[in-house]
Amino acid sequence: MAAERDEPGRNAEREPLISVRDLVVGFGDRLVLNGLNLDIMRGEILGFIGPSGSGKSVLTRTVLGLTPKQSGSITTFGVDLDEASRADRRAVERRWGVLFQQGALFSSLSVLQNVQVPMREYLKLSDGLMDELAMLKLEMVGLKPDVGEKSPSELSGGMIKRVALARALALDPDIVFLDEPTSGLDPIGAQDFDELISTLQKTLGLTVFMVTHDLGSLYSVCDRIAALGDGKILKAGTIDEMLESDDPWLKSYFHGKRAHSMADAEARH
Ligand SMILES: Nc1ncnc2c1ncn2[C@@H]1O[C@H](COP(=O)(O)OP(=O)(O)OP(=O)(O)O)[C@@H](O)[C@H]1O
Repeated sequence: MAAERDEPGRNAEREPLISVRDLVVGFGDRLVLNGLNLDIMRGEILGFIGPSGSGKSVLTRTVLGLTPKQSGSITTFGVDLDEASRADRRAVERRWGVLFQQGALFSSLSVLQNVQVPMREYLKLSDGLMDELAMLKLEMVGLKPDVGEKSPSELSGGMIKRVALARALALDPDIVFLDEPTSGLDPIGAQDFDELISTLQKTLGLTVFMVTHDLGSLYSVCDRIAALGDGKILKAGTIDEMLESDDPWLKSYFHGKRAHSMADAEARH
């Protein structure tokens, strides 16, 4: 449905692309998510934070249908995947792209072939057309054409993240899920990657759900931040709203030593 791909920002305030309601997910008798509610709005970059082990990856994987839930509902592009036919589920899957924390490129494939993996799974295109499309995706993430022929082992950490992002963009998704995209990058590499995400969001009208520990990303690119704690959303809002919170974890997260140096750096810009 072409009409669904709006200009960047349009309706960003009002229309949830994904709605999570009363979500409960656990392993054995341990509940990780316990009554979680969250909306991801069209066109926003939503940063998702929380203590280590609080369930950020579990939420992402549950939304993607990779981890089963015990109860609650998840509506993705208006579709409840629990009730969707196989064809409808695949149609929804084609509209999201995922960059997992470990980057996870296939070492036996060239960069170009890695970017083509989702195309081969979901599209029926000639090899020539797929080559052209994959080159276009590499260009979109700021990589030169000659990178296409390289093997992942020849790339720097920052380039691997970019290739993984190009693969996440392979099917022209409406939303990308990024699990700690700047982890392992040096501060300049992380800043460059943040700028790339911001540019792509603006030019493509992408919605971005980004699990992150990176305060720089939260300050510089996220429209909104949601914080996870005790299996629920502790608080969601703009960076300014998060900074005002009285919650002890949020206070130490945003007002601790590390946060102060980040805020000072932002103020100097
Ligand atoms: N498949 C699984 N089986 C059992 N327990 C699991 C499984 N997946 C996750 N968990 C547990 O769920 C909890 C939340 O894990 P999760 O990886 O979502 O945390 P996180 O917030 O993403 O942490 P981090 O910031 O360290 O990446 C952890 O205690 C983890 O051990």
